[in-house]
Amino acid sequence: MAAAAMAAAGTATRFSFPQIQGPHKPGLHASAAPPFGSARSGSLPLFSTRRVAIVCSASSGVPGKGDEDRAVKEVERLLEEKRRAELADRIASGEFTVEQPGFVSLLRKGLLSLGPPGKFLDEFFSLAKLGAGAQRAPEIPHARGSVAAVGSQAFFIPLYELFLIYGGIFRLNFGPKSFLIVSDPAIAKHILRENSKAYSKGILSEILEFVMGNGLIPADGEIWRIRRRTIVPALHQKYVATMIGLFGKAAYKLCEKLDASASDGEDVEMESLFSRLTLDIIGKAVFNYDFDSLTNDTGIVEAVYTVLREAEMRSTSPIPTWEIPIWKDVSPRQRKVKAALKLVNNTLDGLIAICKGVPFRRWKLNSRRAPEKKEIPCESYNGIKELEEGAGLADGLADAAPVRGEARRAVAALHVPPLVGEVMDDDGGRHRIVEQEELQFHEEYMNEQDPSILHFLLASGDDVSSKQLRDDLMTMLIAGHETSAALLTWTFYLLSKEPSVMSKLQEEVDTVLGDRLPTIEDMKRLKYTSRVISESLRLYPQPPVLIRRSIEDDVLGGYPIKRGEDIFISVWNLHRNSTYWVEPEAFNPERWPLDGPNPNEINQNFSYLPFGGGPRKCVGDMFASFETICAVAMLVRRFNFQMAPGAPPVEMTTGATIHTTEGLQMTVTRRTSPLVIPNLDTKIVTVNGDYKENPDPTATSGNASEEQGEVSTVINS
Ligand code: HEM
Repeated sequence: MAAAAMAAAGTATRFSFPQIQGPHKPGLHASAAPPFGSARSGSLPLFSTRRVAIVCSASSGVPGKGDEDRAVKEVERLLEEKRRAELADRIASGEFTVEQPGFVSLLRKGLLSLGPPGKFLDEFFSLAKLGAGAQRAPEIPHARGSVAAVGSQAFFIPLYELFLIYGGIFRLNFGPKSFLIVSDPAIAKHILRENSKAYSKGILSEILEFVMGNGLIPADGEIWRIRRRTIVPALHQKYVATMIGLFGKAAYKLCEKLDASASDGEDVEMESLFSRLTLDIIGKAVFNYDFDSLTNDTGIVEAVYTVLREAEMRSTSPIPTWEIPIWKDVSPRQRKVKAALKLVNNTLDGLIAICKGVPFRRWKLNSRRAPEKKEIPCESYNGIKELEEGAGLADGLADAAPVRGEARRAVAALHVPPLVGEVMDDDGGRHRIVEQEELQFHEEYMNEQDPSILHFLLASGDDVSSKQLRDDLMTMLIAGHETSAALLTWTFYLLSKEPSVMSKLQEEVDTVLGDRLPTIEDMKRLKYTSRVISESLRLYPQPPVLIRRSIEDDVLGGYPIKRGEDIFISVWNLHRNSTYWVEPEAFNPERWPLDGPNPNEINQNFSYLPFGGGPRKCVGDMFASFETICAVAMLVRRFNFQMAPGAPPVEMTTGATIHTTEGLQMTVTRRTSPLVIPNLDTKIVTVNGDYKENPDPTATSGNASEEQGEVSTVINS
């Protein structure tokens, strides 16, 4: 989700990391296994013998320049290798290691200056430390960044380097601040799920307050609990099914745009197009507003981007200029931001007001009677009904839908989770499974003309203030926009580098989808497409780092920690850890068999966290998965994509998510000529009580009738 990365990037880059020279390419891989043992003992591993081998994962993709490209790549590879070896040596020299000035430290320094090989001394002193520390609690391995270059490099790259040296948990000091960097699945699981109550969003809330207020991402405690319970049901199965039509139509609009470029022979910058595509989708999906940014650059679109970029800037700026008195009021940039924020907020307020103007029938629940029904499970339709009867409201309710929303919350307030629309697995984890009763329940709040989340929240009797509602909408706008755009950007980058994956993908889409719009059933059939997306999220997790702060003392990886620790869980490191992944640097969707489950944090035991995990897992995971499957399928069916000749190298930088530094310039060529207009006239029908869009049977391809099943388990199986 965008915001977490934003704050992660921000906080990380406010301080600085070990200076790293040279280019930072995506697809880097350190072949050495992380030295957990030595790191945990608090000593340094044998750095001087360590050499981290780097390979670039892909060819340039520009046809006809093979030899030249290979030579350039080889030079880049050697430079990269040299750079990392230098970094490893600097870390080995103790440059980034915090040591208490004391006799042992002075003795070590003195001996080092006499010249004995560093590695023997390191071993000797680590043994000495172990002995001396036998009575003390173990100390987390400690590294610190030199206050040197942050530059434009993606901050998680140095974190990866340090992880290879220090292991699954280490401390990093930046000036007066100290952070724990976590790259171990078991520790991540503990923080996110097993003991999630002991952690808050910490600095994330501070950074995002100006734009998200008390929205779901930065919120903590009771506000978060209540808002999550209200919002999760809004992303129910029928809603996501309805959205499939929207995804297909929006993607088709992008196809039309690309078709024009293909005709003109113009290269296209795909990153900004994906950003516009996902903005248009999330605007409609969350508050039924058509930004139409793929065709227009209206004031509101510009304002949204101004606000988003400001959030990113704040998260990466070393000095919080926006807090400096007077300057914050006179700076042209800050004035522009204020004006943009005002416009966006006013627009959201207007949409809320319009939506509130819809005459929902509202019934008040006699909440004084609610305690008698304490034992009623909040997620049960029957439970709600019973409550209504108990509260004496069932009689004469021609349409009890609005009251159910209130009843649900009243009961929920008395009852412990699981959250509505989610169930706990044996292991205590949540899976979003919407049961049939739930489906009926949600259906009553659905509006064919306006299936947006805003409408659902109001229809279901959400009685929060307009400000809280606006915070939630703004949060979802940001969370659901940049993340999906970044995912599409890196997916197409990876596809352009692996023609064999692209061919297989196109084959699947041709067979399953042909020229019609995707339907909810296709989400289950487009298995390889779904694996491509999962693999892209593994290599380029959005966000690359999750942020937490301990609000209680705890023990992480055997090390006691105090409350108040700021923690970065590096998803980037987890996803590229060679202990858990074969050839972690390779873009290989085949690593997950098509007849197996879709990968998620549960079945990968927290070594894979594309949507986070535990109670704060992404609420839009299914939405985002289907959205990107639809977009990828629609695009690769109609076009071939290659890196544009002469395009700048694709390098990473961090904002809210992982961005490219100079865009993704691609040459797009038509596969079908002319562009086929898909059947836009899809209708929703009920099949076995399940909601599906009805494809034109004449346009349905060969194997479309196979595999009926529970859609909500497609992604979260
Ligand atoms: C590819 C797209 C997406 C990715 C990779 C993604 C990823 C994530 C991740 C990793 C988290 C957990 C953050 C943490 O634990 O600190 C998260 C949270 C969240 N996401 Fe997403 N997300 C995506 C799309 C969406 C969409 C489309 C929406 C809304 C429609 C959304 C709404 C949220 C919200 C509200 C949270 C906060 C949940 C909470 O704290 O209770 N996300 N997302």
